Amino acid sequence: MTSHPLLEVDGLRVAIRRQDTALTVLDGVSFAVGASQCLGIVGESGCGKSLTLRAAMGLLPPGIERTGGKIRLSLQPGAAPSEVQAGQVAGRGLAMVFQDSHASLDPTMRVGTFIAETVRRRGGTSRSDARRQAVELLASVGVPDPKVRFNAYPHELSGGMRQRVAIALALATDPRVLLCDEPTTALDVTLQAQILRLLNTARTERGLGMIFVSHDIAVIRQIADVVAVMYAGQIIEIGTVSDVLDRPRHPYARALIDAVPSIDGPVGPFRSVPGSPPDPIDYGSACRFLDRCGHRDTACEGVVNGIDGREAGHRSACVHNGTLAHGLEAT
Ligand SMILES: Nc1ncnc2c1ncn2[C@@H]1O[C@H](COP(=O)(O)OP(=O)(O)OP(=O)(O)O)[C@@H](O)[C@H]1O
Repeated sequence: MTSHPLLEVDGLRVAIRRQDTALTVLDGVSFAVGASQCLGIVGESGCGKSLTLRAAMGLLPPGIERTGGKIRLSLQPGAAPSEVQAGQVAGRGLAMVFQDSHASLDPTMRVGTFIAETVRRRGGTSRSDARRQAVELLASVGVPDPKVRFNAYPHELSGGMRQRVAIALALATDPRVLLCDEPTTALDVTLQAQILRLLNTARTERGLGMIFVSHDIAVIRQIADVVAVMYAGQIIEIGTVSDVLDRPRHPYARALIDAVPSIDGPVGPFRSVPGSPPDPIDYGSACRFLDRCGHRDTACEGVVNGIDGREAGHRSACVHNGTLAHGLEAT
C-alpha cells in the first residue's frame, strides 16, 4: 500500500501586495509531512517560516496572498492528499499553535467552554459529551484539576498552562497535522521541555504530522525528524536532523549551526552569520546568500532555485553541493 503524505506543499509562492506591485516573499517552497513525522523549519528572522505555516493553514494576514503553488491535505486515514484552494482555510485537517497563546484563546470565554465549543463544531457531539471531551483534553495536556481549570479564563492561568490549553484547543479540532510556530519560545527552559514532551506524545499517540518552526536549533534537534533550513523565502537545505545539523552542506546552514554555542565545545566567541539577509525587493534569480558567502564564485551568479523538499534524501541548494561539504570543515 502506498503511504501518502498528510500534507504536501508544492511550489508555494506568497506575495505582499503594495499598491500595483506584488513583492514575492516565499518562492517555490515545497515539502511533505507524513504521519507521526515532524518537519522542523529553521532560519533567521524574516526568512518566511511563519508565512509558510500561515499560507498552508489559509490564514495569511491582510495584504499578503498565495500567488502560486499547491497545498494538498489528506483528510482521511490512507487517503491521497487533495488540494486546498488559495484563500480557503484548511479547517479540520490542520491546526496551529502559536508562540503567544493569547492568539488562540478567547479572553472572554472560559477555556473549557471554548474547547467544548470547538469539539461541537466538528458535529455529532452533544453539549455534555463535548464538555466531557474538553475535560479529557485538558487532562491529556497535563492541566492539573481539569474540571476546575475548565472554568478558568485565559488571564487566570500561567503562561505555561495557557500554552497547554492552546494545544488542547488545537487538538480539539482533531487535526491530522499540527503547525507549531515557535510554541516554546516565550517559555522558560523547564516549561519548554515539558511542552516539547507533550507535543511529542500527542504526535506519536495520534499519528499526527507536525511542522515545528523555531529559530532555536537545540529545540529542533529535540523534536524534529527532518529539518528544512530556510533563507530569504526559499528552502536551501533539507534532510534528517543528523544530516543537516551534524553535516550541513550549504554554507548558510553551516554558518547558522556554527552560530549556536555548544556546551561541550571549546569556550570562545560566538560565531555569528556575518551580514544580513537581503530585503525581498532585492531577491533575484542568483543565490540569495551570495553576498554573505565566503565560498562564492561565478557559478553562484546563475539561476539558483530553492530545493524541492518533497524528495527524499539530504540535499542543499548550493551549486557547490557536495564538493564544498569537505571544504566547509576547514572554515
Ligand atoms: N503582516 C505583514 N506585513 C508585511 N510584511 C510581512 C508581514 N508578515 C511578514 N512579512 C514579511 O514577510 C517576510 C517573511 O516573514 P515571516 O514572518 O514569515 O518570517 P519568519 O521567518 O517567521 O520571521 P520570525 O522568525 O521573525 O518570525 C519578511 O520579509 C517579513 O518582513
